[in-house]
Amino acid sequence: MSNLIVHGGTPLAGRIIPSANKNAVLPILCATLLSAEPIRLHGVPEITDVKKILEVFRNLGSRVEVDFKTGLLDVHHRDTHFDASKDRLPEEMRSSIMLVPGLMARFGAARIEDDVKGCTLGMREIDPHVEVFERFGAQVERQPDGLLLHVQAAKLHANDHWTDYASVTTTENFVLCAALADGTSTLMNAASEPHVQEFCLFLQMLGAQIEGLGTSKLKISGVDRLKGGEFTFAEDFHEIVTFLALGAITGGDVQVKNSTPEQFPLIDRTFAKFGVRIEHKDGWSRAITDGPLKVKEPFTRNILQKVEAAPWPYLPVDLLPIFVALGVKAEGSVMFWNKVYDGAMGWTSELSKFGAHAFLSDPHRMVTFGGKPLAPAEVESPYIIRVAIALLMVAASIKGRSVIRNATPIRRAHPHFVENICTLGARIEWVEGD
Ligand SMILES: CC(=O)N[C@H]1[C@@H](OP(=O)(O)OP(=O)(O)OC[C@H]2O[C@@H](n3ccc(=O)[nH]c3=O)[C@H](O)[C@@H]2O)O[C@H](CO)[C@@H](O)[C@@H]1O
Ligand SMILES: C=C(OP(=O)(O)O)C(=O)O
Repeated sequence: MSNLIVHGGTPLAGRIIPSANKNAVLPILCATLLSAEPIRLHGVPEITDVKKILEVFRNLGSRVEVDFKTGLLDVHHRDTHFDASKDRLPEEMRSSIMLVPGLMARFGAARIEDDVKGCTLGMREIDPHVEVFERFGAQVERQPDGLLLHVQAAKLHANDHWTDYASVTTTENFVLCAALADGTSTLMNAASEPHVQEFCLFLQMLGAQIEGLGTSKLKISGVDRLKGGEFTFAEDFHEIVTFLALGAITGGDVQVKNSTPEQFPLIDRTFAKFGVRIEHKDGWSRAITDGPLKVKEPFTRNILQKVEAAPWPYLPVDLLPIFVALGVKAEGSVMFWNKVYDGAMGWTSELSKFGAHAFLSDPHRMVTFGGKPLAPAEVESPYIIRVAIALLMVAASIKGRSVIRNATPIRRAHPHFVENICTLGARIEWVEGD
């Protein structure tokens, strides 16, 4: 377990170039399995989830050459082999479930390990995925440590499907299966997050026929084979928001490179609820504060200011903890509503160790009563990437030494995160703990 020691209270200032979005990089890595041609990726981040997937590829006999200094990855699944009776896929990361379509299309068989849950945000179902695989023709067999999937002659059958809800990885799995299926498939209630769109753009570059990017209806016409090619990852909106929020919570002046400000109107309005103005200019975004943070009062009398997170184009749920951190700092009350996960808000007890007042109303809602005096503390992060970051943000805003125990999940998504914050003037370090 790795802990973070944070010497807080310094206003952070400077410029940051964000990395690629883990939730685009991982499905794209999984998608490479659909092609037997060489693929070159630019901007690959040095994060633990990427390393785990690359290790799987090497174990399966694929050629993998990566240089994390330059972010260049060459991958070639030409001599790849897979034996579902002995090869295991990585656990504790959600995205390993997206290796299934590539394995089924190439080898007629795949596995889903029992623990593909990822961050402990509440119930993370595999049923919508299994339903998709079955619709494409997979036979699913329960085994003691996971599920075994088989398809006849490694051929997936096109179909139309309408999911219960807009699930990111289920949408990606549907597209992966449909890309090489024998006909045209449509998905209704498709997820449309920026990372889902980026993933579809990558597949289009390989020759997949996909219509409806960015909408809730995707139409995919299967092709016989996908080619190779070259792709450069876009900037991660999670990182952009995180660094801007770090600037705001410490009363500093942070600018982050941002090539897609058109994705930000709702994010900007959410910052404004805490008294933070985001300026987008010349390819850079900047968080501007005017004195201590203050919650904007709604015009409607007797209601709380609120931040609602749900599938895109709502505010993404993974950003909610970042705004919760602003909520405990800004004077005033805010209700945070996580409409996706039923167990993502249970860390109010850790916030209270800083002296913050945050109240868990029910499994989906938390209210912060911000602006209370905060003091340094030793807190423990749950296994949730963005909560570890939110706790770090609060600690960075308080003068004195805090400890974030079990901050390791940050390494799943954000390369050189601590080094990057230190370039902005922070005094933070990793230490190995028990
Ligand atoms: C690798 C990856 O890309 N992970 C992301 C992906 O996970 P993932 O694709 O696992 O998330 P889903 O979109 O499937 O949603 C997760 C869970 O939320 C519940 N649910 C979701 C939507 C909904 O309308 N109703 C509902 O009940 C379900 O229990 C579901 O299992 O999307 C999540 C939601 O943006 C993000 O938090 C994760 O970072
Ligand atoms: C929850 C996250 O990831 P995963 O779904 O991979 O656990 C995340 O990226 O915040």
